[in-house]
Amino acid sequence: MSTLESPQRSPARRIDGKACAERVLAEVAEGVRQLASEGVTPGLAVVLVGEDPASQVYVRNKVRQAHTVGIRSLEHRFDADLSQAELLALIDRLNRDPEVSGILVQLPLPAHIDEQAVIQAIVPAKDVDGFHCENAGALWQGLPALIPCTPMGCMRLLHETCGDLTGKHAVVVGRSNIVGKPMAALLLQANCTVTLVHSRSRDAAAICRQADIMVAAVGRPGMIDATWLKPGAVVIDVGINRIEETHDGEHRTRLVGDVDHASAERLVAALTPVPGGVGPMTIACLMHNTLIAARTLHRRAASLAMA
Ligand SMILES: NC(=O)C1=CN([C@@H]2O[C@H](COP(=O)(O)OP(=O)(O)OC[C@H]3O[C@@H](n4cnc5c(N)ncnc54)[C@H](OP(=O)(O)O)[C@@H]3O)[C@@H](O)[C@H]2O)C=CC1
Ligand SMILES: Nc1nc(=O)c2c([nH]1)NC[C@@H]1CN(c3ccc(C(=O)N[C@@H](CCC(=O)O)C(=O)O)cc3)C=[N+]21
Ligand SMILES: [Mg+2]
Repeated sequence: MSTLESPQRSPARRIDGKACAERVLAEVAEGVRQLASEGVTPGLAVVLVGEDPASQVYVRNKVRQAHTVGIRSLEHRFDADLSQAELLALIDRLNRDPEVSGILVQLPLPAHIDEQAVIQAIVPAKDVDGFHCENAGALWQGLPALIPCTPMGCMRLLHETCGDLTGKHAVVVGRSNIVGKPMAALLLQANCTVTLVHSRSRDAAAICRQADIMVAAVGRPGMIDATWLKPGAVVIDVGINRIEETHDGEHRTRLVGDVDHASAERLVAALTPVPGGVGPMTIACLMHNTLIAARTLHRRAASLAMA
């Protein structure tokens, strides 16, 4: 085939999130061993309200991963009719429990519970999701903070793929408090020029075609195809969408991202797969945050004891 008529780009590098997550987990395990020598075991409390099957899978994965790196982890599971007052009472207990270094309340919560009220009730030092206003504000001001796990994982993948990000135009599609906004803050801190695209943006595809770095966090299967991408871009697909499919007469569900991989692959330089991309990094970074929280709480208690 003529290379002039059909410029054959080499297929995109597949960014291996699973392998990178293993490296992060190995670092965390080493940190946990060091802390153990000071007599401290990090503890992670995971709170799940309701029966959402996907949430159950994630929560189980989180608890299992915690144990593999030496973090003590306890799952607190409730029926969907748990009251907000009961949930806040649990948070209060976990806030005071010296064995608990990190608290994660799985989102979304049932509609009768005010998610913000619950998130803001978590003591910021144990907010391993980095969703509390104090951590979110500290992140934007460049102060020490617990950083949301998914954006942290994306940054690690970007640094391993691109090295220095200075001067690159990064476009983030999605502006949620848990992915899009903190992602933008981290990219800005890494000296990118940052654009946030959302459902009210005009000419979203044209803006995205200018991106050296594209982070897709929308929740729409395959929305971002080759017509949204610049040749040679580095693409991080945060989307986790479960789609129903009939294949050879067999009905099943499949996990896909927000990027249309079949069309993007021939155009871009590197791309994270779904599954096996950002998902495993999110869990690894949660373990990292739990270690950091345990260490910070321990040092704080030790310096109070000295005073
Ligand atoms: N891999 C992982 O570890 C994680 C994956 N996820 C996945 O990432 C995706 C995003 O999650 P999350 O941020 O919580 O989702 P939200 O639903 O909270 O936010 C989605 C964002 O996408 C924007 N959006 C929706 N439609 C369009 C459109 N047509 N064009 C441009 N922007 C649009 C919305 O805009 P607006 O604000 O205007 O409504 C919103 O800002 C989901 O698939 C989720 O499952 C989430 C967390 C972790
Ligand atoms: N308080 C809170 N914190 C969160 O961090 C949080 C949350 N609530 N609610 C839901 C979203 C989603 N999320 C994922 C984590 C791991 C995978 C993951 O490990 N995915 C695997 C596949 C898992 C599978 O097969 O289903 C992968 O992409 O390879 C996916 C999604 C965390 N979230
Ligand atoms: Mg809700």
